[in-house]
Amino acid sequence: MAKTALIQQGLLAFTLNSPQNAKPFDFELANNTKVMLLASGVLQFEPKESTSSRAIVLSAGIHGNETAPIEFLDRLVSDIFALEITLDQPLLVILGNPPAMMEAKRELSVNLNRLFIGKHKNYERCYEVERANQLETLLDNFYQSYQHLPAYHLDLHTAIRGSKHEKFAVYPFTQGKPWKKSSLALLQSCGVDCVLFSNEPASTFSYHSSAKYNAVAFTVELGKVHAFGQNDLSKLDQLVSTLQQLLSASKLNSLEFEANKAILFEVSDVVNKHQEDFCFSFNQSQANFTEYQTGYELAKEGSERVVISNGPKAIVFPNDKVAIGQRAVLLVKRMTQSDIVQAEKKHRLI
Ligand SMILES: O=C(O)CCC(=O)N[C@@H](CCC(=O)O)C(=O)O
Ligand SMILES: [Zn+2]
Repeated sequence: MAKTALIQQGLLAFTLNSPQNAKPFDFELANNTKVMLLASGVLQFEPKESTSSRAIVLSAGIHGNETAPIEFLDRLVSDIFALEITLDQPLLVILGNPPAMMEAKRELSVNLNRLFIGKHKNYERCYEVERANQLETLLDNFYQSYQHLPAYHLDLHTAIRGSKHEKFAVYPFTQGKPWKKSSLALLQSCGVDCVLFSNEPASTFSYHSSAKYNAVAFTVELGKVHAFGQNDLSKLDQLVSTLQQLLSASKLNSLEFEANKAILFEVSDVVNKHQEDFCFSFNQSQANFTEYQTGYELAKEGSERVVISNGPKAIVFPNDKVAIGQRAVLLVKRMTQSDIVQAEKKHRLI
């Protein structure tokens, strides 16, 4: 029976047995929580008592080879099945790209995390295009059925290379709305002190939730990519305890933003690749947040040069192998403590 197989195997193994076109089914746990398998790798939980105060989405493996967050969500789901985690809030769990997980690849044909807010409509049909369409529909249905509740979405990833700040989050572009200290406090409680404030719209999963549903939504980077079974999940203990609070407590009052611990960056430049010969001047194994000074020639493409201005600036997610038209690197500028105070004074950070 599908229910027994799901509970015994766990979400990850069950999903990988049928990475596409799983048949939907539902059942109830002993504590009356309703569990619904909506599609391969997509599980919705509905607690019986309707004292909910937020609707939560947790996703991982939007890039298939990002195994630590996938294993983390797999364990979280097993703990919910075993009634070890109390669930008082509706929850949607998404394992994003199961066929790419099977091949230990970041993508099969295109980068799934560039296809949201409807961008998949501009691409030729392939697995990721269909999956983006399906995930948008399931996410939209979930948020719409809980539209009276504040929405939360943590899209969990791991980075290709090492990083001077092991865990960090991308705060989606807010379209002029202030950044929230309560959101930064939530991240700090998860063990994520380093945050990048985006400077423009994107077609990522977290931006979709933020822009369309005003969700407290982030892309969260939890360390470096490793193979399945090679991750030290004890590094995510703070994330576990904060998620337990998010999934159960009605109020999150205990979370406080600690400005002196925060490592905040503003994205100053999004450098896109326009030509096949785009290449960086530095070695791509450079850690995320490596800084370069004004005047440094970062990359070249045809006869054009990308040179650092108003430095120093740090690099994040450099990748010259991306498809033409996509982001090759983010340049970020560290906010000083006095920048943070100014942002508070000007109500950019509230
Ligand atoms: O390590 C890398 O170069 C990529 C890690 C990754 O997948 N990052 C996300 C960030 C999404 C965002 O900007 O919100 C991505 O590139 O999709
Ligand atoms: Zn990723």
